Parts: sequence; structure tokens; C-alpha cells
Amino acid sequence: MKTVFSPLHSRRHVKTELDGGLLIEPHEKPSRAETILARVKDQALGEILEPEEFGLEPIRRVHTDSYVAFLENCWQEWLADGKQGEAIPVFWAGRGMRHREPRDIDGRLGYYSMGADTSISDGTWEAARASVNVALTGQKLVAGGERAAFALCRPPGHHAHADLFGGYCFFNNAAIAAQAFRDQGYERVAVLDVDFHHGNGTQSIFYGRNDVLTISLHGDPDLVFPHFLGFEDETGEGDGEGYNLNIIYPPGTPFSVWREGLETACERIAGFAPEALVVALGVDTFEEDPISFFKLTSPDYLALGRRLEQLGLPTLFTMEGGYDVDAIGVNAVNVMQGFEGKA
Ligand SMILES: NCCCCCC(=O)NO
Ligand SMILES: [Mg+2]
Ligand SMILES: [Zn+2]
Repeated sequence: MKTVFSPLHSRRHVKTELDGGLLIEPHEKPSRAETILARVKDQALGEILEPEEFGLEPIRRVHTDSYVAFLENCWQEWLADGKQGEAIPVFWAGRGMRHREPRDIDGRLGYYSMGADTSISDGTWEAARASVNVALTGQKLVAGGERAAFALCRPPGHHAHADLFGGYCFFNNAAIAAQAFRDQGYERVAVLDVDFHHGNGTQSIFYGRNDVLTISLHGDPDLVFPHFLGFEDETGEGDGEGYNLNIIYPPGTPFSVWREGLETACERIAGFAPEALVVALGVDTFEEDPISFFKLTSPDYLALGRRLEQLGLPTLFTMEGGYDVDAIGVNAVNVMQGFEGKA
């Protein structure tokens, strides 16, 4: 299987993450991608390619122009406002307030975000753009005939809405790739999110549509991020009614239980009969993940990959979460090797 990787991921190098009232070293750190890349090489998974440049048009097929412009200029606006630290949203429109775009950078940061966990600094824009190019290069490989490709995306994307960043995400790499398939004539595309967290961004982007089926297995949002979306009664709206599926599990869920949800998801995908599959691959479902509460083990990711291959679909994997850096390489590459038949 080919892997797409961009050294530009390292331009995303924020030093802070607001967590528990402290500014901690971000969980979403450069070593995540480097560790996965090292495992890809160690396992000789296949050729490693740098991404092509696809420009802003594919991004604008999913994200609003104003949001794209905000992300491009945010850091400079923050500096121009005389701020000393990294850009962190702190003000949002609460209930009864107005959802309008302010001119002040503090207001704009809140207007375009869903939380304060995702600091911005120089290079965030470049890294987020490169991550989209990684996903789109993987999509091009699959559209060009590869059975599957691994888009080693960093920063991740599945929490990003059309005009919201957060959960360490800026551009929704999986959604942009799914839309690229659609724009290239694929009638139906499925996005399966196996990250521990709900793919709220992906859900929201396609919520009213029946050409892209969105499914996510995740920890109960009553207990974890994104907190305010991802419940099982969210099944789509309008033409999209029935084309969104959320499968929720409690703390301590092992693979033996989680795989039942995977089976439900696979059956729904088979019934939808898509022409391509995008897998938003987070491995924060791992038993040792520092911010999650499922109990998957490293061999389980081999079984996950094998099950996904049995769908028989052209498949693009976009890297999402996973924060046990010691294990992230084995776990992510196990999915690819399981897909390719490794026991
Ligand atoms: N800081 C709150 C948790 C952010 C979730 C990040 C993630 O892994 N999403 O898939
Ligand atoms: Mg998920
Ligand atoms: Zn996650």
C-alpha cells in the first residue's frame, strides 16, 4: 500500500494545549506522524510519496470562503493585535447571543471554533494545507486504480466543520477527499470514522445529503469530546435522512464489543453500495490512549484492517487521532497490514 506523507506537517508545532486549566504540551504533536512514518518504513508497507499541490478549490468545496480566509490570516491578525502567546479562542456566542462574525480577532477565533483545545501559531496554516494535499494525493492514487492508499495526515481533520476548527482539526481531510471522489463522478461515497471521537465535522458537512454516507463509532459524547454532537438519534436531515449513523460505546469497551458496531457499520455500507470508501482512521481507541477510554489492543487493528478489506471497496485512509505515541505506529500500520492480509 502506498503512503502519502508531507514533512510540512512539522510546521504545525504549537507549544500549548489548554487542558484541565493548564497549558500542556499538545497531545497532537509532530512525533505522532514521524513515528507512524518510521513504522511504515520499518514494515516496508510500500512506496512513500510526498503530496501534490491541489490549491484551495478542493478545500472550498467543503469549507466556507470566510473560514478559509480566517485560517490563512488568523495568526497575523493575532500578532497585529499585540498578543504575546499562541492564538487560543476564549469567547463564544452563548445561548441567546448572536452568531455573527465580529471584526476583533478574539471574537473571530470564537466565531470559527468549537473549543479552546486547539492553539494556533505560525505554520498552522501551511501544515493544514499540506494535510489536505496529503489526503487529496491519496484520493488521486485510489481514483487512479490503487485498491487502497494511506494518507498520513497531520493535523487531523474529522472534527472540522465547514467553518469551525477544534479538536486539533482545521480542514476536514476526509470530507474533502470524499467530495473529490464525488466531483470525479463517483455516485456514492461512504465515510467510516473509526477514531475514538465522533466525526462531528464530517457528519455536519454531509448531514443533508444522501450521496455521502457518514458513519462514526465513538465514545459517548455525554462523557467526551465533542460533547455536543454524535448521539444515536442523529440520522441525517432532509435528503440525508438515514444517511448518518452514530454508534456509541461506554468507557472500557473492548474490541469484542466494538467490532459489533463495526459489523453494523459494514453492513450499512454494503447496503449503500458506495463506489469508494474513506476511512477516518484514529487509533485513539487503543487501550493505552491517554485521552480516550476504549480498550482495543494492537492486534485488534489487524482485525480491523482485515474487516475493512472485506468490503471490497477502493479505500482511502486518512490519519486522524491517536496519542499513545509509543504505540501509534504499530497500531496505524497494523490496520494497513491487516487490510493487506497480514494475520
Ligand atoms: N482536547 C479534547 C479532545 C480532542 C479530541 C482529539 C481527537 O482525537 N479527535 O479525534
Ligand atoms: Mg469516530
Ligand atoms: Zn480522536
